[in-house]
Amino acid sequence: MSGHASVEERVDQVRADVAGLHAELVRYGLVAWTAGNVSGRVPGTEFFVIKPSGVAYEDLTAGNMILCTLDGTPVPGTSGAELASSSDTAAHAYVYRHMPDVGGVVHTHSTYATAWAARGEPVPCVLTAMADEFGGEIPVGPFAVIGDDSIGRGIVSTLTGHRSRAVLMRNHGPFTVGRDARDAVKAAVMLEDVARTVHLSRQLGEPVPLDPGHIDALFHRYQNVYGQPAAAPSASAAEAPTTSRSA
Ligand SMILES: O=C(CO)[C@@H](O)[C@@H](O)COP(=O)(O)O
Repeated sequence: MSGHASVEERVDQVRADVAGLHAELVRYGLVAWTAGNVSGRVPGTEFFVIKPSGVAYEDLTAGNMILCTLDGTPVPGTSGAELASSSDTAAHAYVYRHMPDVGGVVHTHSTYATAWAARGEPVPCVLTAMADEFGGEIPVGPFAVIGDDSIGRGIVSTLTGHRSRAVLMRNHGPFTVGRDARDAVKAAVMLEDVARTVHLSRQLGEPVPLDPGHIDALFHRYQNVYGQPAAAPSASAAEAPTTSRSA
């Protein structure tokens, strides 16, 4: 999104992104019925966008996404404000207030990650894919009852200073964060993948932990080298080749 976009344009873009990303939760098998939610911070503003509570994913649109202030209050008179916002609005809002670098938050009850959460056991870092994406184990956050700042407080206290973008809230399920909503959805997808693999590995024996030095090297490579170079800010697809990188 151009740095010169108006607030209204930024809001509209995040509404469209967040609405569309809920389909990715379904596509990757991370949710049953409506048991998951995505939100995105509107860059350069005190707002974020989150889905309405309990609405079928196929019925989600940019127009029924809910624009909220960072205390989790829907902005009166804006599109979707007449709907009840996600059950986890307070948790997402708390994360945005206390983790300024976070631009997106996702919550699911994806099967294998939630099975680890039910045991209150961190997923050990035994795969290069975990080192790449999470820089180590997937930590467990405290049990917290939904509806106030408790879950958000548990997410922030667990992830602050931690390389992981995913936390397993005990007896509940995963929350993930990212630089934007798409990055947070990616973390949720990759979390479920590694949670399943490590679970299966443990059925056959004891997985072998990775060396911390190797974890650091893998995380640095993946976060800074992996993928295609990002398009130069002024370049268009038809113009000069790209120069910098993005994940
Ligand atoms: O986990 C819970 C409820 O315990 C919620 O996050 C989940 O059901 C999704 O609720 P919303 O549809 O976002 O209100």
